[in-house]
Amino acid sequence: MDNSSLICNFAHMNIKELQGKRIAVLLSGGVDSSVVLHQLAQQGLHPDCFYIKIGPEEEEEWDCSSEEDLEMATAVSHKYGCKLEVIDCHKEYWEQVTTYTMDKVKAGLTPNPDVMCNRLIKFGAFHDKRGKDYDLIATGHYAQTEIDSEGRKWLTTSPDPVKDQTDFLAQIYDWQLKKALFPIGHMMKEEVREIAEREHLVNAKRKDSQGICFLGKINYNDYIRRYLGEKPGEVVELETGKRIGQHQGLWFHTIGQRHGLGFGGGPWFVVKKDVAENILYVSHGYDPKTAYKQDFRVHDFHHLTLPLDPQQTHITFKIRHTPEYHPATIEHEGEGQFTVHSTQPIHGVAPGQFCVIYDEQHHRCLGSGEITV
Ligand SMILES: Nc1ncnc2c1ncn2[C@@H]1O[C@H](COP(=O)(O)OP(=O)(O)OP(=O)(O)O)[C@@H](O)[C@H]1O
Repeated sequence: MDNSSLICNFAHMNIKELQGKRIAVLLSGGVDSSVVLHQLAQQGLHPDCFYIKIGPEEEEEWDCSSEEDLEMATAVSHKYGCKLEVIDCHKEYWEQVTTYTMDKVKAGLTPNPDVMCNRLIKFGAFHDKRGKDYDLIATGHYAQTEIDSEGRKWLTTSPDPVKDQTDFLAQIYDWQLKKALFPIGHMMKEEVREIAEREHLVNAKRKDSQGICFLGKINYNDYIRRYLGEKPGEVVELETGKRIGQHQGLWFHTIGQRHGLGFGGGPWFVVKKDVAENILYVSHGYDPKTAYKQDFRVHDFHHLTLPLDPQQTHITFKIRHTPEYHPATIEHEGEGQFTVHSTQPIHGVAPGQFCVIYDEQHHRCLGSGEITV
């Protein structure tokens, strides 16, 4: 493949069009965004790079993993002769992403901070501070875009089902999608690593980041405990009403959870939360029926490019960051509301989770809405 077809692949623009654009690269210090910069530099482009800084806590020192990330990002930007600027989005993160997370958790729902981080921080707060001065914002997300015959831009899935991140991008606004560029979105993770090794990028062998976006090292339960503390209540077996133990707060448990319940006579699955009574309902057995759902409701649907077509009843969907796209039909119920009828029973459907909707071939990502059950 020659270089110009490569660029067409990821940008749906020819190289000349891309050269005329002001491009900002979000450089995290990880291997994916470093290869993004390499890909652009290969085309003779010199984009400006930005490292987004978010500390773990309001008053604490910045942690050393972030320092290492910044060192890596600095080294990679120097290698390609590009400027790197550090953008502080600390306040916006804690005010917006944390507020969203804690509000949902308090209401007994299952939030997804990684999803909101793309809308509110990477394509949000960063955009307000610096991104607005650029035509395109390039990231190392495993996702692609395509332009239809009417000139509309769609978010499309990565060929790497394990790495696909369209689910994390399914709450971004249309104007954010228009500015997004995913230069490695057409690649498999192995190809990205091979390029990093071949080019001797300093982070070629670094492990992938894990955990909550930007707060990878912070334990999710500690994060919640810090804001909401503990609120002990009873754990009850759903089928029998028998009390089997105590929980320290409904917010430490997610529907579908099997591990870490710590009660004897297991396995136990979390199947329901009663927020008003502060009761955690569990079911007993290796794979209880109560841990599965086939029909559930979604509201507040956020579309990416066009509103859902009421004629479109056959779709595929994801409710968590896994490689499977589940086939289903949807029953439209009004503005942004519908019921999903999954072909197969789905484990751990929880209110508050995003249900990400794709076309039948799981090629285009159509948007996402919140599960209400
Ligand atoms: N601290 C940061 N500063 C700037 N951009 C970031 C930062 N963290 C993430 N990004 C951007 O968001 C993209 C997706 O981030 P995420 O953490 O989900 O992915 P990743 O696959 O681990 O990426 P990478 O290998 O580039 O760290 C990154 O590739 C990068 O473009």
